[in-house]
Amino acid sequence: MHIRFTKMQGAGNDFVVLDETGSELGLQAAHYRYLADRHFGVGADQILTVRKPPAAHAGEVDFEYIIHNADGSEVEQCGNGARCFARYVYDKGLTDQTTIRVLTRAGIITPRLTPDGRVTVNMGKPRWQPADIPFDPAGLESESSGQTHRWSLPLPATASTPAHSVWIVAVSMGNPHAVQQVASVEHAPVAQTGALIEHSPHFPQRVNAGYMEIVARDQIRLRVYERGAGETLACGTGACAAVVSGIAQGLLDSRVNVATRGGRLTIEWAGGAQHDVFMTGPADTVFEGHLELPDEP
Ligand SMILES: N[C@H](CCC[C@H](N)C(=O)O)C(=O)O
Repeated sequence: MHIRFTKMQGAGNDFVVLDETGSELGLQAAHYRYLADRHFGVGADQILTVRKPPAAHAGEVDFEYIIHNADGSEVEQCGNGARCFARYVYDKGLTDQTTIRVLTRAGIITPRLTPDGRVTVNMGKPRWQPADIPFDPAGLESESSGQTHRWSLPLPATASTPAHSVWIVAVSMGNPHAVQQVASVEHAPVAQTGALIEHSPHFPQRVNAGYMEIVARDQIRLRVYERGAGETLACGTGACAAVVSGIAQGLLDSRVNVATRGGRLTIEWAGGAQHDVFMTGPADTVFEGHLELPDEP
């Protein structure tokens, strides 16, 4: 099958964007893995698919936004991808609006192209209830921390690390996140523990593992080992999850600059159950391409 695609990146988190507003390609997980493969395919952390709204949401939203990780798994939300999605539909003339309503598996988000060339996205509200994450805290030691809890998450022994526990905050931005505070992101054991956290049995749908260094009340450094993709240069929902967990613990102010390995994001949240989280950052097109997609990759 011959397909066209657009390669994009937001703070170094990179994407293959597919336009299915005309007709659906009918791709399977193996096709998404092929497209994401950095040796045999195009290479990306996630594959983003643009669709017209389903009939049930006609008039309510402008587009539907489907997200697949590099491992082929479909997921609920992708923040950096949401900025690139908004950039894509505007630049391709699929809309003349600079603020759009986008349906995702996690609900409706609202990206807005800003005059400085960045994109601000209303990412909705954080979800803290374990069932909404989903997270199973059964048997875990916990301690209250400000307005939230930290949980002592056990990690198994590996060849390079003994069995130990890490204190995490569990929160959903539509997708699940386990955020821990570290003294230094540069020296954080992302390679050693990221996959152990991702596959913890306490997260039945796996989880994104965030490592947050608090520099000041309005500044953090962040690394994320992403579910289904491994460590990425930036994670938009991970930045939201880290900042709201810091705010809920009383450690951060309501507007935080997040330094990731791939670029800078700004996250704003006024706190409490009634306020949405806003993420601002870059969204850039790298190249356009086309390829013959194997039927059985
Ligand atoms: N790996 C994530 C999806 C992509 C999130 C990330 N790229 C972002 O910018 O939010 C998950 O499985 O929940």
